[in-house]
Amino acid sequence: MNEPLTIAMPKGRIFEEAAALLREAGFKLPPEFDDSRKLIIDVEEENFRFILAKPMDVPTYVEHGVADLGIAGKDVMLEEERDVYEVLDLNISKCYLAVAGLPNTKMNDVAPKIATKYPNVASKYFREQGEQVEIIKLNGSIELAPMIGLADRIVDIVSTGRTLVENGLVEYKQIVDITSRLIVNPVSYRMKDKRISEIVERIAEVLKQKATV
Ligand SMILES: Nc1ncnc2c1ncn2[C@@H]1O[C@H](COP(=O)(O)OP(=O)(O)OP(=O)(O)O)[C@@H](O)[C@H]1O
Ligand SMILES: O=P(O)(O)OC[C@H]1O[C@H](OP(=O)(O)OP(=O)(O)O)[C@H](O)[C@@H]1O
Repeated sequence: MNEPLTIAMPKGRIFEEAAALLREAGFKLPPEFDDSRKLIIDVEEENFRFILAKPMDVPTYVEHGVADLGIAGKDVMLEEERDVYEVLDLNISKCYLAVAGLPNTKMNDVAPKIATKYPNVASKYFREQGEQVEIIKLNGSIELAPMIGLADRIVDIVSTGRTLVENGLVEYKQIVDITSRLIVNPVSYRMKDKRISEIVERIAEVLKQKATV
């Protein structure tokens, strides 16, 4: 048998939706997929190896070729700018990146501070706006930053808007819509094209059916 195809799955909130999509596409994922602390799960009958990674790290595994394929949010793709092919928009984990802050406040005139988990996306956005800002990288609970005076604005994910509302913040600008993507290592794409195309087609077929209902 060929060596297994390795697929990097993001742990966390994308995982469930991504696993459901793969099952809809006919992949036989074992129960341990849903309820285990294992980080490598082999599905021998499909000849797949799944690795369970931190969402922000998925493109790194795929770029380095230790995973042939992966699933990553567009936010992560924009932030990481890794050398991988984005082959399908999976249309799951929908949200958007936005600039938010306390209501009725202006940004500081001199070097306003922007707190974010996405320093590259935020720098690029404000540069394009012609605004000079100081980026403060945080790893979570970004909404805290303007509330306690760490930053003038945040750049963060918004989905339902509940986190902003419950913390008394407002959205100033939507930056970009986000969904999760299927990504492929460029060398794998050439060397394992038959197996990868088959996977892409199976998932694309499910997405097509979903789009028509
Ligand atoms: N509130 C949300 N609603 C829908 N999708 C979201 C939301 N927040 C993030 N996402 C998407 O899900 C992906 C993974 O988010 P998740 O919160 O699981 O991981 P994370 O941000 O790395 O969190 P942690 O650091 O807690 O592991 C993001 O890259 C984004 O594409
Ligand atoms: O618009 P909403 O539906 O409220 O979702 C948006 C929130 O979800 C994400 O946070 P997450 O739950 O991943 O927590 P963390 O980034 O603070 O760890 C994001 O960073 C927002 O805080």
